[in-house]
Amino acid sequence: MPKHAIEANFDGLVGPTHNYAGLSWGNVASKSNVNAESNPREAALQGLAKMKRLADRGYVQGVLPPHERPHIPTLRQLGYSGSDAEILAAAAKDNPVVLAAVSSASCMWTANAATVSASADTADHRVHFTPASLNAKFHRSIEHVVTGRALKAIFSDEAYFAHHPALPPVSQFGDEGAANHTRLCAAHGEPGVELFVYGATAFDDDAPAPQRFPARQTLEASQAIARLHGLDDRHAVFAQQNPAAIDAGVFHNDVIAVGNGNVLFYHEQAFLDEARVLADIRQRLKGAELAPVRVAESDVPLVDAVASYLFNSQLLNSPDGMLLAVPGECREIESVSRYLDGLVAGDGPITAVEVFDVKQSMRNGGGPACLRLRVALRDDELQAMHQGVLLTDELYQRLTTWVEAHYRDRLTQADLADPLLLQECRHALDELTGILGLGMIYDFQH
Ligand SMILES: N=C(N)NCCC[C@H](NC(=O)CCC(=O)O)C(=O)O
Repeated sequence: MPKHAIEANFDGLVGPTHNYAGLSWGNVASKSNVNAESNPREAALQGLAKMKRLADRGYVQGVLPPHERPHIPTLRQLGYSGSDAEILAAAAKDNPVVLAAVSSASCMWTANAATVSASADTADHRVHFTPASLNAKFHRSIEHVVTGRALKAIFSDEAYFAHHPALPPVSQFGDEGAANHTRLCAAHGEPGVELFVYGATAFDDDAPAPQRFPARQTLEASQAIARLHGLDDRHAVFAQQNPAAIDAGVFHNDVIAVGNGNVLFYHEQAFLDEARVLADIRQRLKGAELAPVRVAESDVPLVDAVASYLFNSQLLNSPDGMLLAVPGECREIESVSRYLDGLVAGDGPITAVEVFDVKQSMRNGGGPACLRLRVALRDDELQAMHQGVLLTDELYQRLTTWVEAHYRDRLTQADLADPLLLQECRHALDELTGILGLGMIYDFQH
């Protein structure tokens, strides 16, 4: 069996309804930018520019499509009836927050699309996918159906790929996908250790938990995913996130830690029991020594880590070490910028830093790492997946033209009730499924 593998990154293409609705309690940026005017076109182009730059450097880059928004079937489920325009008008009048929720372009943050386990780790040696239930937030809880369809359309060959439905839709099984999951390994094709980070234990009232903000991921959910994916104790580590960090605005683990290969880059306040996390990984990691890159509070205060999204960076193999792809905000905060200069000047595993402008997404709490879903793929698995979503120069050009043709450059909360916006979205997405060759994955296409 061929062992060579790469890590493919699947970025969420930002949808035409990208807006700032303040929907995510516990996510500082989302709350502080509520009602700001958004620019969906710029958001989508910023995302595409990030994908293109990484693809140009030789990284395998894929695209996941946005979802149909506003989602009329959800409004019907909530009792609204009549024509689409009547439904939008009624919801805007008596429930603008619900209208905003069903209009959110939040599926762009594909780190929350699913948890993916590499075939080198799973019992049946297939790549396993479980869409995240995301039930901590209503606007995100409606994503998993279409996410599941898209993933099945892209990774359809059952000889290589296994798909599971999302976990039960209750908070005890709250699951936020890959944002709380990192894989450590000697090389992408080698057996690795999958680190599941959870915020609380659902069925133990006495276990430590944050006091202010919600813990979105539970231990029980993480354990269920590991079982479904066929990860035994040699391949899975469960670690609790520091509740104080959640209360400081770290709503997902990928806001305070990121791993790649044998490197774990994290803030000293990331885990409840740091020594244990490192020991558990070390005990299981084969063929490589764990290389922790620990950032001290005295170098980067937690509040600066949250404001800059330093840890929401992509950590990628590069010819001479590892590249950290950081959001532009990291150069605007002095402690972080100074830390990054020292990091690359030192002799650690992270040898380069590159800045990416994803400001439109950042204002909703989504950095470079939120925008991508990682899938480790052996060469034969990469061949077996649907090729139409892999970014080439041609696809980049087509998607850029598509965005420029269909997206507005300003959107306010009031615009969400505009029936024309719904029509524009459906028209754009119908064309997109053709461009990406995905088949009919949207409700409006049935
Ligand atoms: N860290 C990772 N992996 N993902 C970031 C997700 C950001 C997203 N923001 C939002 O959903 C805000 C939407 C609004 O307020 O309009 C969330 O909180 O779930």
